[in-house]
Amino acid sequence: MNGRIETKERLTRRYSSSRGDISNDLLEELGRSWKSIKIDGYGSVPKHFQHVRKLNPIEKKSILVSGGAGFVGSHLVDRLMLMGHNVIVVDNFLTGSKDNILHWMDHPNFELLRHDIVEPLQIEVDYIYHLACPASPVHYQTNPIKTLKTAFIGTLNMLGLAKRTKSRILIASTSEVYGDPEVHPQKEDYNGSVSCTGPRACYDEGKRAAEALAYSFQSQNDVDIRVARIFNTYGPRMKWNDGRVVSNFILQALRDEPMTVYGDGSATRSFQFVYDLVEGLMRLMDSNCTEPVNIGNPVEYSVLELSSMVKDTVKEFNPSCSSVLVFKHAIEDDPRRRRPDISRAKEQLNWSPKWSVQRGLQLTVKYFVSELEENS
Ligand SMILES: O=C(O)[C@H]1O[C@H](OP(=O)(O)OP(=O)(O)OC[C@H]2O[C@@H](n3ccc(=O)[nH]c3=O)[C@H](O)[C@@H]2O)[C@H](O)[C@@H](O)[C@@H]1O
Repeated sequence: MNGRIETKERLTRRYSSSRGDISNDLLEELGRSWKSIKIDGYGSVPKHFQHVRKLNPIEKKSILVSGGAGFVGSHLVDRLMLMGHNVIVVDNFLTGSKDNILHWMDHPNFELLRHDIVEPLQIEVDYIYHLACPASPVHYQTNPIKTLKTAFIGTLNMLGLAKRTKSRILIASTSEVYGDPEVHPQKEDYNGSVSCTGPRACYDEGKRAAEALAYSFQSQNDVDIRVARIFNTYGPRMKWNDGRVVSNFILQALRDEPMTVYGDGSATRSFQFVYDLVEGLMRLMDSNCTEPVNIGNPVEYSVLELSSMVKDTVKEFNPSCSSVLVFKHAIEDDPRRRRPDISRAKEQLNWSPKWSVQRGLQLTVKYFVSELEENS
């Protein structure tokens, strides 16, 4: 075979082998370095970028991250940038924020498009991470029709782009496709127990439709898809008004306000640190696994247990923290328990979470402490 002709398989191998190991220290340093930048409005940009790898033109890929200015997307962008790829962020800033990607602005490998994926997009790319969609129940229920449009039409547009450009696309699905599960823990072959009329339907059914679209593009048009079912994720860059339990508890404890528990606090979740998720997403993209894969931390805690872990961690920063619990009405359709079976991710991606909740909480609390200091 002519040595200069690259098959898709070889190109994929080259992409995989270029991932390498990027240490957590480096990622933390990245977080700190942009924090130390004094931003004059949005007019000024970092003078010095974090060092990125130099890849040759065959190794260097154009990678689109929809929702790349969001909480999860921006951490993924950091990893892809450090690896030396060209990264194109597409975001409508509904829940994403420029702050999350400010440290890459004007870097020659980085491009930001303010664009709503509900509208078609014509660009050339090699890989697509499709993450764009509000994920916090507070956000996705604020405008449920928009959430459904993003989940369905947005995914349709991204799959159409993947079809035209013959790029591999990873769809960010969710543990919410299992609804309020009757099977525990949840394996990928469980079809779920989802309400199509309740307040969470816009997100749950939207994501189920997104998965159905992906598999239809695979069977009808041979599109190269990957599907990640993401379980509860937390970490630095969660928004103050995110509304999810980890950020709510941390902010409430740091401000010595009561921590709001919906219901009796016995609902369970499995909390994964965002660095683990990003590693899982990248491994899935690199893999040959086209079935849906759960990406989550299988260690399960009740909301009450989480509240005391958060309080203990906040006390490391503020020993006088005396935040108490306040019990509020249970949320309609709130899943009572959730825990991923991650056998498939272990077998197919050789992936399992590395961050304990205690360690992840320390880093997240540290982030919110610095946010509070900067904004006080
Ligand atoms: O964090 C995530 O990644 C997931 O968050 C949400 O799912 P949910 O599990 O409902 O997330 P939270 O809003 O953080 O709620 C978790 C539990 O804590 C409770 N909660 C939440 C907030 C609060 O202040 N107090 C409180 O007790 C909720 O009632 C629920 O039982 C989204 O729907 C998922 O798509 C997303 O993947």
